[in-house]
Amino acid sequence: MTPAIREALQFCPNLPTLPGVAIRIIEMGRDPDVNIGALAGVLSKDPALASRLLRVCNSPLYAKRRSTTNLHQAVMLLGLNATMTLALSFSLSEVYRSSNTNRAAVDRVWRRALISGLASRMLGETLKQNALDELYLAGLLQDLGVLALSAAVPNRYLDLLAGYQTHDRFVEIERETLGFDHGEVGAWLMRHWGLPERLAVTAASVHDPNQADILEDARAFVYCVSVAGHIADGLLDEQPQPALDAAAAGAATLLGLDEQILQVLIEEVVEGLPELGRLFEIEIISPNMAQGLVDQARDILATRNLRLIHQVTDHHQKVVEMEQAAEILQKAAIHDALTGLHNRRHFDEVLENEFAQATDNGWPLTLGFLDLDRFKQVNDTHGHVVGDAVLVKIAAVLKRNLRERDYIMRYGGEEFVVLLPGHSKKAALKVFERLRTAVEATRHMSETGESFFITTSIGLASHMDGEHHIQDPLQLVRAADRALYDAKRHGRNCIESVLS
Ligand SMILES: Nc1nc2c(ncn2[C@@H]2O[C@H](COP(=O)(O)OP(=O)(O)OP(=O)(O)O)[C@@H](O)[C@H]2O)c(=O)[nH]1
Repeated sequence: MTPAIREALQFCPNLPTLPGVAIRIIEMGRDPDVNIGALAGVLSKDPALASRLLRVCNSPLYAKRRSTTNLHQAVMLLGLNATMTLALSFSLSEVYRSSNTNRAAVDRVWRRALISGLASRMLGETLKQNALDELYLAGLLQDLGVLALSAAVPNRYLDLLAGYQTHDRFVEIERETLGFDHGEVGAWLMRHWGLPERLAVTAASVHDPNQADILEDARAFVYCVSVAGHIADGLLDEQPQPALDAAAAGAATLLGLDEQILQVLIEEVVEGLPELGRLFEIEIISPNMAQGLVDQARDILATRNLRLIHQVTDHHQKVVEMEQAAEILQKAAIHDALTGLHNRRHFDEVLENEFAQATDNGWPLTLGFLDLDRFKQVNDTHGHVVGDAVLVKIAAVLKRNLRERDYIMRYGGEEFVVLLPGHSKKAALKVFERLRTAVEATRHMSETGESFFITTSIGLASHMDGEHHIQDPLQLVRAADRALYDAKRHGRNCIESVLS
């Protein structure tokens, strides 16, 4: 919260206030020795509140065989906690009622609060939590900050409130515009009123229950209220799907409850709303719409799994496509597009690896460069397209004349490189001679149908050549390159080798 807003809250003359009797009740709540008689005494000071409490006791929620006619009996029947919670919630309804800001929006927030309170309590019951009355109150209070902000900064806040469509979007807008949301302000007001700290912490963290720094034992409490808020939105929003999705996701990840349990719970919440509405004298949801909302929620939750499966399948499909694209790119990165042979980049890696193995194991290794002779003439005479076709054909011929574990790569232009692991220079010479004659014997065709031939010069170098040992891959490359130069110098279409 910004200092300016804090100041506006502190000095706001219209800040929502609790009736005196509610303040007394809060004080009594802090007293471990509070007794029924004393509480009944305080409640009797507010006749409207007292009569509402009696109505609760005689409502189907609590009614026993005998009707309850006096406050003492009512407090006995409800228990201390429930009495205090109900008394506070009735006081709170007065706070909402007396708010003289945007009525429609405040009504919406109050209806959300009532549904959240009921749903929080029911979630707590499902999860066998013990502080059910407090959970109900926490649900009811979670949007109290809206009232406080409407009173403290009406000019700025009422414009925001006028645009209220869904709760989650509203929280986002608050954060974008004010830099904080009403949860924080609600927590401030609860502390100001002296309400139990757990209620304030819940309001402050309910919008981001995952990220909030909540003590371990308060987590389930906050999570129930957060999921309850989404349930309330699922029943109030015109487009309920996002809220119900959020409710289902929260129920599953935060509370470990599946869609079926959530659906039953929503039905129970909707069943309990008319009674709750009577107690608070407000129509929370129109009875005509109630069944439709339950059916809608059932459809959304039932198809949620299907939607999730589709999403996962789509996601999986995308991952597969990305992997395929990455594979294609990786292949392209080490292959020559024209001939399909590996390229120089791959050669560098292979040479490094084979050289290390040959050195470590004392194996022979021979490398040869093959450079087509007077290839420029081919291009000049027959054009580039025919030149390309020659390169493709020669690549295939070279490959065909080598073993599976020999390497052949296009080094660049009209130059190929062959690496023969396990071949001494003597053995390699035979292989290169075979390659040379195969190239020489290959017939090529011009675009006009004339056939022509091409030859290759070859320079080779061996890793161990008699007494001479080459120290690193680069030296081997340089030695083969020098040999190739010699072959060109000695008239082409021949093989030369050099000692290192
Ligand atoms: N068609 C085609 N030509 C290429 C390709 N890459 C390189 N060349 C050509 O290959 C020719 C190489 O010419 P030079 O380096 O002068 O060598 P050369 O004509 O083969 O003569 P020597 O090597 O001395 O026998 C150039 O004309 C390049 O344009 C290619 O991918 N396709």
